[in-house]
Amino acid sequence: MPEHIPVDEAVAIGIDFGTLSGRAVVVRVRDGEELGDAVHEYRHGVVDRSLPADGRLLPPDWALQVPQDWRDVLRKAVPAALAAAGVSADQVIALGTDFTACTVLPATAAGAPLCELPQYADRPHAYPKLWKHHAAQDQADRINALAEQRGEAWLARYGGRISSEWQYAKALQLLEEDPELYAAAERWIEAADWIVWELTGVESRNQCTAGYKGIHQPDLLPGSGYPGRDFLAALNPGFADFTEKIDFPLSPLGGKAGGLSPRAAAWTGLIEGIPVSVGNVDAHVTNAAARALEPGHLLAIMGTSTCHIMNSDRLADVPGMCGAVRDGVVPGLWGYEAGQSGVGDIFAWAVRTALPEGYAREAHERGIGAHELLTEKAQAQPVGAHGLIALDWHSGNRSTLVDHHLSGLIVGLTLDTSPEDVYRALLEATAFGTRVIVDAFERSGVPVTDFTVAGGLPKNAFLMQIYADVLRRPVNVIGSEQGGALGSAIHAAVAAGAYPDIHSASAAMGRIRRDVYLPDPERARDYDLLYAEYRELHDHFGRDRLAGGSNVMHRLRALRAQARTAQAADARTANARAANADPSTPATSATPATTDLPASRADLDGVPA
Ligand SMILES: Nc1ncnc2c1ncn2[C@@H]1O[C@H](COP(=O)(O)OP(=O)(O)O)[C@@H](O)[C@H]1O
Ligand SMILES: O=C(CO)[C@@H](O)[C@@H](O)COP(=O)(O)O
Repeated sequence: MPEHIPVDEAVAIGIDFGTLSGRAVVVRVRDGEELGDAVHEYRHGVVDRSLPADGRLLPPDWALQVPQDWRDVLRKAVPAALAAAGVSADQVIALGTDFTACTVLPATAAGAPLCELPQYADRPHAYPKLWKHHAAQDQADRINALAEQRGEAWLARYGGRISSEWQYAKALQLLEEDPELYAAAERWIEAADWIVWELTGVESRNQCTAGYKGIHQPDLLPGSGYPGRDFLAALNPGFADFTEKIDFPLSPLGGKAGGLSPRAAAWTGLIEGIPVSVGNVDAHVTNAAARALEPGHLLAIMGTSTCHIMNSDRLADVPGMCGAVRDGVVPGLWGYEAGQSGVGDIFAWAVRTALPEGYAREAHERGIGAHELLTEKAQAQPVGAHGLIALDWHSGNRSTLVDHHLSGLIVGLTLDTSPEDVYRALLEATAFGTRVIVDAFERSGVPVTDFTVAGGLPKNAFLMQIYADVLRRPVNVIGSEQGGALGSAIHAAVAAGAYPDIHSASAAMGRIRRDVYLPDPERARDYDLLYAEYRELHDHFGRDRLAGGSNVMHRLRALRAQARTAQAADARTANARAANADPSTPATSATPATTDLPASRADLDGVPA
């Protein structure tokens, strides 16, 4: 830590790059006090309908982002946070970042995103693929099938299936749908590492994304630590050298990646050369902020999606986990990740699609949000009174089924069912989904001793009480509303040498409120009954296809893909006809061309029942 800054005045900045916005927080290094913050919403948000460059439609399940939106967070949110905190740039001892993951982009060897090269701006595959880009399920299925067939030991570290969200599936999709761009991509890099490269001018790779999203398991995979050339070639001969695009020395979490470059100093208003910590993931970095680093302490970071992150001193193969990675959260322990791809997203869907006009008016008149109104109405009823069970798979299932071609379900609808009944059933479904994950850990011999929540959703007290009742456990709550950014600031403080390690920095700067929600025995008993019903539906639609269950969700998705492909082809034909009839008519985005990308093979072929 620089000696010229009095200990009470030293601050670190943490920047949390989320799904829709980036948030910078100025944190006092001595005690973690958050002095000021600022948010910058991404101009393009999630690019999931049409490409910004030319308005062409994207196929279903695509989700892209625009790197300039991330730079804008540095330019706008950092100076605004400093101003809000009332501190000067020379008090800032270090900067740390965290990112959604696996959010991954093709880049040149100099770090330029391919989508920023004019010749590639109209190519969807040139853009960063956001974590919730789910169009590489076909590739994920093939990676899993081959790994299983070859008995690859690493597969069990990923719960027996890697997700279509991860680096390999997304890269294989790039190769197979746009081979020219694949060849042009000298780097396939997580946004978590790319932003650090932008900040420092120094290329680095962090151990967290390499392990969880990049299948880096050095004790199982000799050499680079990544799956070997023969495995990659068996997936697709053109994929044989993929490792060259990702293999780079890994840096430990809490380490210094480099000093702030002159360019980034100009963007942020900070002083050139201050340490920038190694990249990290929004979920994993939060454990330090919540003082949830000890073995068995599971942190659920609940927002658009939920990530479950837990350290353990034990290594076990937990079915359906996202990954177990040595040093993946803090050096010296096994870090486990599990998750639910849709949580807040599902509640948002209910608000978007099932809020009657009268409810919207009431919320407006009372000056409260739709979530608050639906929650208030939903909590008046006893457990089970709505007669519903929902499956929380609107964005697929990341753990424990690892299948993004599953979809949501609500059973028990009648003419009496109200919007708040549906809303409550969806809240409960996400709690049941978390219970499946906690049960999987415990059954595999990885004990869960503490359960803590962080993220945007703990503000919903009723939802938190449902979690306590469904899990039959006390729920602790992080003592910060910006756990990711605080966690990043903690890592920055370690990188600056203010603390010897992440544990001590977390103890001094992190915050947790213990036992905020306690399970109610009666409600817990009633929820056990509903959970049993949830498990039956879960297994029927998600697990037991070969044992009498139903594959209907996959078949519906295949039909959807066929219908949309036909619709897009019709639009293309109509557009071409209009252009031929009147050559002065440009091919407009009123009837935009879709990409020529095929829907996934599984979609087009359909899946046997
Ligand atoms: N009171 C509420 N109850 C339940 N869900 C909510 C509430 N308010 C917002 N949400 C949901 O929370 C999600 C945003 O969570 P947040 O943690 O702020 O974002 P992110 O995950 O992108 O960092 C949205 O999907 C929104 O639908
Ligand atoms: O998957 C991970 C981390 O592994 C998350 O980045 C991803 O779920 C996005 O998180 P948010 O819901 O945007 O907070």
